[in-house]
Amino acid sequence: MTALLRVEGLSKSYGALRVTDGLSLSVEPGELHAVIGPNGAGKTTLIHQISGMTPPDAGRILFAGEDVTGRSMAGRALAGLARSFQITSILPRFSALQNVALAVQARSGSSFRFLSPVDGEAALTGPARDLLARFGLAERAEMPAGALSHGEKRQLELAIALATAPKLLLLDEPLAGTSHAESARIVEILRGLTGSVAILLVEHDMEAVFALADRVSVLVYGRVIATGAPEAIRSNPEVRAAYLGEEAA
Ligand SMILES: Nc1ncnc2c1ncn2[C@@H]1O[C@H](COP(=O)(O)OP(=O)(O)OP(=O)(O)O)[C@@H](O)[C@H]1O
Repeated sequence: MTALLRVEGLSKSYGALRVTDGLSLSVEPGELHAVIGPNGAGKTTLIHQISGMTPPDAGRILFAGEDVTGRSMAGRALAGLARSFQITSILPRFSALQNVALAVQARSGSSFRFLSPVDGEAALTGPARDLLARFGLAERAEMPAGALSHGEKRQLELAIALATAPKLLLLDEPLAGTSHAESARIVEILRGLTGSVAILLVEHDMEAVFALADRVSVLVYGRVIATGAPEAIRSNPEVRAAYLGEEAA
C-alpha cells in the first residue's frame, strides 16, 4: 500500500539541541499511528513540522504522493492535512454549532455563494449538526463554545478538524487535562474514526494508545527507535529500557 504520509530524515535543531534527528516514519491511509516517547523527545515538534508550522532544517514530507515540505500550512490543509489546535482554534463566543459550521464552510470554499441565504445556512448547519451529534455534543449545539467543559472543548475541536474532511488528522495529546469519563468518550470517538481517516496521534496515555493504535512509533531524542504493532512495541526490550519501563508490565 502507498503511504499517505511519508516523513523522511526530518531534522530540526534549536541551537545545539537536535530536536528531531533524521526522523522517518509513515502513515498508511486509514491507519491510526501513535507516536510515544519521553518528555522533550520531539513529538510536538514533529507535528509542527508535518503541519507546516515549523520548517525543518533537513528532510522531506510527502503527503498523498506530493512533496509538501515547502508548502504553507494553508496549502497543506487544503490538500487534506488537518491539525487540531488544542482548543485555540475554538471561537469562544460563537456557539458550538457555528464553530463547526464555519469549518464546514472552509471546506466548501465559495460554493455556498450560489445558494439562497436560507439554503446556504442549512447546507452548513446540517452537516455541522451531524458532526456534533457524532461527537456527543448535540445538546450543546447552541451553547457558546467558551462555556463548554474542558473535555467537551476537546470533542468540539475534533469535530472542527473533521468538518474539513481531512485525509489525515494530526492530534497532539487530545486526552490531556480531560477527566476519566471525558477521555473514555474521546477514545470511543477516535475508535469510531479509525479506517475512515488516517490519524497521527501523539499521546501520553498509554492505555489509550495501546487500545487504539494500529502501529506505534517510539521517539527518543528526536529519533524513532522502534515502529510496530502495539504488542510488539510493548514487549520490545529497547523500548522498555528507553521509555515504557515497568509501565507496560
Ligand atoms: N521553539 C523552540 N525553541 C527552542 N527549543 C524548543 C522549541 N520548541 C521545542 N524546543 C525544545 O525541543 C525539545 C523537544 O520539544 P517537544 O515539545 O517537541 O517535545 P515533546 O516530545 O512533545 O515533549 P512533551 O511530551 O513534554 O510534550 C524540548 O527540549 C523543547 O524545550
